[in-house]
Amino acid sequence: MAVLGKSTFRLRNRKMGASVTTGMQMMATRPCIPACQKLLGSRAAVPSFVRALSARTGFASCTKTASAGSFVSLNQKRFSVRAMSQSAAQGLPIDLRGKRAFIAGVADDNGYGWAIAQALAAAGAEILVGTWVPALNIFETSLRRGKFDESRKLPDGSLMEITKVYPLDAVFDSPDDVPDDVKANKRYAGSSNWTVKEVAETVKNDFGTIDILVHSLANGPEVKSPLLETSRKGYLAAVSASSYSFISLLQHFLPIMNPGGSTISLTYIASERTIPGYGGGMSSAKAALESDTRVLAYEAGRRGKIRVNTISAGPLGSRAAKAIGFIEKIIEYSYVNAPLQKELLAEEVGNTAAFLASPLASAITGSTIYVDNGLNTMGLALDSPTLST
Ligand SMILES: NC(=O)c1ccc[n+]([C@@H]2O[C@H](COP(=O)([O-])OP(=O)(O)OC[C@H]3O[C@@H](n4cnc5c(N)ncnc54)[C@H](O)[C@@H]3O)[C@@H](O)[C@H]2O)c1
Repeated sequence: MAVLGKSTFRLRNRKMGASVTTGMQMMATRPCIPACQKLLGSRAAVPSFVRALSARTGFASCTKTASAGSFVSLNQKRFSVRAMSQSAAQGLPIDLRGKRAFIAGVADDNGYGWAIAQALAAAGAEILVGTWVPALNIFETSLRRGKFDESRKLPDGSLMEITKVYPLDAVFDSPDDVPDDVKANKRYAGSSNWTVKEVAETVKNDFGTIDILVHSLANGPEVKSPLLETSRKGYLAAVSASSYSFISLLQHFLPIMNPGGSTISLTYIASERTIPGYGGGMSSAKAALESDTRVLAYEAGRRGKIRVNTISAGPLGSRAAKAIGFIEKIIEYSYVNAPLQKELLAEEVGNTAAFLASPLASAITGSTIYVDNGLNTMGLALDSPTLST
């Protein structure tokens, strides 16, 4: 019997009793076949000791890659892959293997949606994205042509796989809501089934269920207008695209979310502090989103054991943020005035989302989590000229 090292997982087949775990050590009874090592070892998510196990056990073929909770077939025998105790070498892992995420609001590699997709993928989740219909063509073409390959790189060197890209327009709940001018618009004509209801149905038909729902989208056509000069139409459009869209997504995806699932949206401090320039009802939309997070946490928690949280993210020079017009100044302001004087990386928001989606956050719901270098805690702008006089 060979000792394979400290373990967090084990391969187990009761009938054969081919491997056992004792305390923190993995023991195996068979010699090694490299075919298994090659297949299992090629998966980023497969922990190193499973690779070690595959290297040392005597199974001739693998028909499935391994993740916790899944099965592998070795030499035509079926083994479950079990999560065991934490290994000292791995620390406390964010483990999303076997989970499936739908991320609404990814249309390039600059925004928070992409960073969240990457973090979830790095933790082992399967990634589906919903892309705004007018941006779909350019996103899919860029993806296909390898334009995002550099940003697809995961910490282990492999590339993030997006299993499927769904066209989505989150301001329409069902086909009956779509006005004729949108139906006739050539940017929409090439796509189908992109209302929220249809997307949820298509995901159900394709995959059955999901575990993680991310809302990383916003739109306010009058964002550059002060609230006092915002039209009713502009205000309602901001709330429709940026807040109600989350309610609609949760309403339609909840029935296909596995119990214990997690949903995350993105909000901004303008919901609770005045940020002049973040207009058009966008501040109101974010306030609604945060309030809805609490109410939906209760409703979805009771109904489907689903957690609902929102991340209040600091400024990032995404495509949407650039449309506001002064994002570089806001980033600079944050750098100068936040408790942590460092660039805020999209990756830091992605990592928080991965934690919130994981079982490690199993008691966190209804919360607004700040990922902003601490800027929200400040009551004084240190770079104010007033302070230097
Ligand atoms: N960038 C920031 O400084 C910042 C700060 C805090 C919060 N946020 C929030 O983060 C989220 C993601 O924004 P981002 O800044 O990463 O920019 P982004 O441009 O990467 O993401 C916005 C996405 O929304 C999509 N979208 C717009 N209307 C849509 C619709 N009707 N249906 C479906 N998709 C639609 C766009 O195509 C785009 O992909 C937003 O909720 C935003 O308010 C951003």
